[in-house]
Amino acid sequence: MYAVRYELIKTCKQSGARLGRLHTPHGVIETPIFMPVGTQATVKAMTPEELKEIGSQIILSNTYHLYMRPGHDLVKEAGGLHKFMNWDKPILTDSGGFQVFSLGPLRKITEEGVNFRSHIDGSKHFISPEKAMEIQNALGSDIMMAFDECAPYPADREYVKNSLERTTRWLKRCKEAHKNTENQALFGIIQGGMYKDLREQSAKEVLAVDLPGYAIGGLSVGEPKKLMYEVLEYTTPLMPVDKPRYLMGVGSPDDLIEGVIRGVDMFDCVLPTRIARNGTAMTSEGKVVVRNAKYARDFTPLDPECDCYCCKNYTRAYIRHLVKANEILASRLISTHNLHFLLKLMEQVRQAIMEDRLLDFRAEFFQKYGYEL
Ligand SMILES: CCNc1nc2cc3[nH]c(NC)nc3cc2c(=O)[nH]1
Repeated sequence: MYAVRYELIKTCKQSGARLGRLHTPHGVIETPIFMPVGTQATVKAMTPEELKEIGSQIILSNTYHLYMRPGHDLVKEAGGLHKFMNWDKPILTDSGGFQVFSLGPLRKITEEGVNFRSHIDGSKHFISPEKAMEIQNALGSDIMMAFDECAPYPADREYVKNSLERTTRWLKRCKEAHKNTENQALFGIIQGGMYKDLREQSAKEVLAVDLPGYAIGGLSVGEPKKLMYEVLEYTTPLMPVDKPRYLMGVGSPDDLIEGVIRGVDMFDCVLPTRIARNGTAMTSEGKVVVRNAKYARDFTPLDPECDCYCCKNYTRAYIRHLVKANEILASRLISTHNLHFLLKLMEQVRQAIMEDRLLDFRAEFFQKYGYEL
């Protein structure tokens, strides 16, 4: 009945973390999963073949950006986003909500939707729940996100309450406007800021709208990590066990592990590719800022324990040279490594859940990576 169906395989005895499978029109996804972000129909500096090579199962693309350029009608004419970008595995598109809200003073929110000016040429635009559905239906993504408002942090109770109630009204309009329900799954988004009772209210209202999956929004917006973990602690238990839970915008190694322990199944984050473009690598011994002079004559790989294409063939000295010379290959090699690192981490997390030892895995990983528990 839904385009996307979640299968709960196992719950970790140590932590309550879940092992699952997400069946989509473009293939099955093993969860917990990290989704590389391909904002403008490309995961920056990576080809689809390279993404598959490192184990990417699903990627994310941004509705706001593709609506602005090249236009969702052009992508539709190309046969949809999968064809346009030559990616035949699952795609999740966001709804533009978060992007237009981060345009700050350039936007005006009304019950109808959001008026904003283009970040490209300043032209005036308007996105509503209906428009966000039209765009995502044109893109043809397997998973479409509802048009919501991500409340800023900090925000007072009154604002957060009004905002979550509008997000619920917008969700109903999204579901109403959603075409092609047999091939594209709509996920709802729970808001409520950092207020326990408002999270409960938003969860109740959003989960009352029957959908194949749900996201936890309004987090990773500048709040302290501990606060994010606390909100997760009391929000995921409100969510159905037989549907996927997607924590938006989260992706550092510790946040991924802590999120899985608190029952999250899906994550996305620009971090691995963004920090790669400014010369920082995630390695099993913590971050390596390869542009640093101390690596000038370091002829060892970025990460001695990594088996990715970058770590098998290049040294820190060479990659540092590429970064200093502003060579495109620097971004390509470090992005390859960082994405592989996170995808490998999620594979190890899935294995640890299978063996009921995720808390032990967290202790080992944190100790090596240099995190304090
Ligand atoms: C689908 C668009 N809606 C939507 N996207 C989001 C994207 C985020 N990205 C981050 N940190 C990087 N927090 C987020 C929250 C939301 C959120 O509450 N809503």
